[in-house]
Amino acid sequence: MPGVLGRIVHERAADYAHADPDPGPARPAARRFEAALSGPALALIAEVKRASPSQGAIAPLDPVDAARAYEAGGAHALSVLTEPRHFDGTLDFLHRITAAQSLPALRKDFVVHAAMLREAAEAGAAAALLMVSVLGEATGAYLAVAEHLGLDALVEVHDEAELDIALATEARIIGVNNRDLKTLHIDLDVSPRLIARARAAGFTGVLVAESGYRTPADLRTVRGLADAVLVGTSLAASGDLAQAARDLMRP
Ligand SMILES: O=P(O)(O)OC[C@@H](O)[C@@H](O)c1c[nH]c2ccccc12
Repeated sequence: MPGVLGRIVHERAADYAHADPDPGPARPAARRFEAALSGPALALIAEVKRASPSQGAIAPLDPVDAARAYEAGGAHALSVLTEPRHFDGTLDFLHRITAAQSLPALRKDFVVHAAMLREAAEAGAAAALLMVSVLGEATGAYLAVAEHLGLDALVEVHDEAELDIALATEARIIGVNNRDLKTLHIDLDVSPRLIARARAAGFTGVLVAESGYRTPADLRTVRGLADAVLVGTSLAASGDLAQAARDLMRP
């Protein structure tokens, strides 16, 4: 696997190489993350993101303060980066955020091991990210583990081939990443194109447009098409997270 993505996946696989693959006890599906995105309006998933491979340091956010600010700004759900080397995240942020406020939270990481899903459930997450670019045909098996743990899964794709893999699984929430994680290049035309393709293929679940959104004008191409947008950098770097969330989502 080439580029930045390949490197991170390699590191995460090494981190969890000796972890216990037992997912632990079954939990009932609460579907809180899915429900939060299923309203009539375009929903906001606001991301607690302190750094990234493309930006370097973004802002030294206190995770709980950031989560509360996003909630005050009208976010419907949270995404919490837990990858330590490139995104300055930690699983502890997820624990602290879910203990401190009530929005459903997604574990945003490069899931390569069932233990990462068990950890997400134990940290109070409502959902976890599953990337088809990382898991390929194993995506369905990871979805089954998430389902066992009562977690919603955001199944992420970036091109037609990945979308077709996602559509062949039991995925109920599909996210389209505008960012190519191999090159870090952003193209805001990717989400409308693949979301339209998913709908044309008969997908009736939740569709999320991800990455690169900075202004209300940027959202025009996905309004009326996507159920939700996932936004990190532009909010996290704004200095006033609540106001930035309100300003971005103003119709
Ligand atoms: O910061 P942005 O451009 O608003 O993007 C947020 C989110 O979509 C991005 O962080 C992301 C999408 N998919 C990922 C997979 C792994 C790490 C990060 C991501």
